[in-house]
Amino acid sequence: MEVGAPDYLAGERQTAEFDVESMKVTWAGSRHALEVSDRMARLVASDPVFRKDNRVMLSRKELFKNTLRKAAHAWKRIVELRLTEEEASRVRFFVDEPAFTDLHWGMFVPAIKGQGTEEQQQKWLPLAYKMQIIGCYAQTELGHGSNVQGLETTATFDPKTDEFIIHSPTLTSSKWWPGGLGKVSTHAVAYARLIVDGQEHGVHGFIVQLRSLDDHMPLPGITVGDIGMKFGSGAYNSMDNGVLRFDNVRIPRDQMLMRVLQVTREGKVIQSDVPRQLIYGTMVFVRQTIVADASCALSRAVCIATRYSAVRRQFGSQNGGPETQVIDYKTQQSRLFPLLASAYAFRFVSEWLKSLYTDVTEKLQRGEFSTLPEAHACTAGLKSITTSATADAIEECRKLCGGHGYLANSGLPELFAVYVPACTYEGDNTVLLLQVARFLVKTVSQLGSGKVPVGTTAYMGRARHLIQCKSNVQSAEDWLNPQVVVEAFEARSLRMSVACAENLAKFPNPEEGFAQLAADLVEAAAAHCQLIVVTKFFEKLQQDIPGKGVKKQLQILSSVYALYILHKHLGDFLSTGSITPKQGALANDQLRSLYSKIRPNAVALVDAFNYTDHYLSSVLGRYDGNVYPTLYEEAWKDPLNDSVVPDGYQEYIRPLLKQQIRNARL
Ligand SMILES: CCCCCCCCCCCCCCCCCCCCCCC/C=C/C(=O)SCCNC(=O)CCNC(=O)[C@H](O)C(C)(C)COP(=O)(O)OP(=O)(O)OC[C@H]1O[C@@H](n2cnc3c(N)ncnc32)[C@H](O)[C@@H]1OP(=O)(O)O
Ligand SMILES: Cc1cc2nc3c(=O)[nH]c(=O)nc-3n(C[C@H](O)[C@H](O)[C@H](O)COP(=O)(O)OP(=O)(O)OC[C@H]3O[C@@H](n4cnc5c(N)ncnc54)[C@H](O)[C@@H]3O)c2cc1C
Repeated sequence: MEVGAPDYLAGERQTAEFDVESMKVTWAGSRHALEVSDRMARLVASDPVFRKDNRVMLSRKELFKNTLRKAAHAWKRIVELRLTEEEASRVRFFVDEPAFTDLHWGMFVPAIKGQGTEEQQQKWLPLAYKMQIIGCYAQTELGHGSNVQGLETTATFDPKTDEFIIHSPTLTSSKWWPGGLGKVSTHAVAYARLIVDGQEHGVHGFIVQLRSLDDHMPLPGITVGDIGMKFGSGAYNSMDNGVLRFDNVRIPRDQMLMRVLQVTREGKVIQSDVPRQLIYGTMVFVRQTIVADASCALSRAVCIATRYSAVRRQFGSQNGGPETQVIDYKTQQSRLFPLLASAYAFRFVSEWLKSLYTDVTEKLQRGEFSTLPEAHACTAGLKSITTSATADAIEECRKLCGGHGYLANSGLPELFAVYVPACTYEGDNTVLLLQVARFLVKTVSQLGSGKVPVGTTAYMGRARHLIQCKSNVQSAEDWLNPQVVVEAFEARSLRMSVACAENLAKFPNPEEGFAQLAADLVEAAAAHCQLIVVTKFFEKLQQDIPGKGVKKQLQILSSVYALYILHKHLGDFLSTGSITPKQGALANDQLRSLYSKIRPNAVALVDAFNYTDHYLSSVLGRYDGNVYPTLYEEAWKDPLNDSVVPDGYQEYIRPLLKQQIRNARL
């Protein structure tokens, strides 16, 4: 906020019962992370190249060129200022524009790191790190996305020349969607079915050069372009999602990523001791980052809706006094505060997921693969539930802002448009929950075998207790006890998984059973993932959390998150007998009382996200709450207001107004 500028939300900030600066540290993860984030936010906000308020007005070509300019400028600044990886990734965050660089750094580099041999990494990574080559992740095809094993592109080994021939045999085998592919990437990690000596060996990644490093023209045999405009204005259209066809393109044998499987000069296929699933490793990495992104997108929408709800007034004026702030309506609170709590919940579960991922990666390096299934289930499941909830929440925040939420300059329409594909990319959310369900059913089926479930399924080891336990909640207060809440969530989750396993056992063919029961399985998987989020939030509170009142606020938010989920899925809790209808009603009573506790802290709780006005790019979410004058000024800046009488008046409006009215009744 400018020094000396009026703060229309000052009153709201004064009622906060906790130290906002300390909460900022907790949200950022550490004092160091906050400092870096703050510095990078200012660096980006103060640089005119990173202006983004005009984005939705630009044509596709202008938008795309501007994104190229921003990416080049960002890279120049990163090199000039010798920014660390952490600082560079914060620059990307605050620049806030999807670009080819996301796929280069987020998928191309990790694919080589995860699936390449030592020699391959030594050859390709230095080039990629200096951006002397730009890469994308070309997996999905026109006819095949979710089903990776169904990809059609082929990579046939030619022992005569020691090359692979990469080919797109059908229209549906055209690569379709990869970001950065359409207009920018010089290289791709392309996924194709490996064929050696007429035998198929599954899908693998191949480094393929697509464009000349001299004039950017596609190399022989490569047809490549952009797939066209996507949902919304601005938004994801800054990205060149592409189409790519290979016509018998030859690449050297050593460009197949060979950590999982090697093809020798003689055409021998050697399976290493690394599991085949590691070929999917890049997706696991990105799914984990997407959970963190969910908390960012959600907190951003909630910040806008909360500040605006405190500014906006409707009805309730007494004796000519001001009307009621809409944030004081219980309905507004019951729609908004669970989303605020969810933002914090997703933040902490993403912290935990990152540590799980780091731990599993270290184990993989040491040749320990036992934790891979859990890492896959957790990343897939949490990616699914957090992105679905966030996409819904952004739309809810738009509605919470009434009519003004529909204006582009509220920031919410573009945020929604840019965010919703997260429910689809990196694995369709339903398909991913089905993966979790497989993992759960397998865990349940092994319960009698003496195999002790560990990690996030450890609670299933107490199946005997959880299948018959009764919640002892007797008052609304009891719902503030994390153990009571967790047990209800565990009972619900276990009982849903066990019911699915029992129903599956009735089918002679397990795959047929899985297909028939898919909708129930998805619900059981979601219940398990919600339990993880609730548990990790409570576990966070076991840590030392410094700062006056910070822990207290987080306790309130953790209870709100858990009880909101319980209320929303009350049917599950009741039908599994995990709680009684009376206990469900008590949970709702507690939730109402928690909303009243959040109310005086709401604006401060969103201030703790520490978002600059540049990042929020929302008139409604301005830090100073000066909404109306800004909305008014902004309206006049619209190109339609460049002239008082619009273009087209002479051709289309005037003739209408001057027409002879022949029908007397009109
Ligand atoms: C202008 C800006 C300027 C800024 C400039 C700044 C520059 C510098 C910046 C630097 C900072 C960088 C910042 C980086 C940002 C990063 C962000 C990244 C952004 C990403 C954007 C997203 C783009 C989208 C990409 C994509 O979508 S890629 C394609 C994704 N596709 C999918 O997800 C497909 C989904 N399908 C599948 O995964 C599989 O098909 C399946 C799992 C559904 C089924 O597979 P399959 O048929 O093989 O398997 P089964 O079901 O039979 O299972 C067999 C067993 O395997 C296990 N399994 C399955 N998957 C996995 C796995 N992944 N890991 C481990 N195990 C797995 C199953 O569980 C089965 O096991 P079982 O046999 O024991 O039962
Ligand atoms: C913005 C964006 C960026 C992308 N970037 C990339 C990229 O960089 N690289 C890349 O390779 N790909 C990329 N993709 C592709 C993305 O990974 C796929 O779109 C995604 O994996 C979903 O696959 P699909 O499109 O085939 O959906 P489909 O699988 O065709 O889904 C259609 C519907 O069928 C349902 N369905 C499918 N299978 C099942 C099943 N077994 N059981 C029940 N229901 C099912 C789904 O739930 C969905 O409702 C991107 C996509 C988008 C939208």
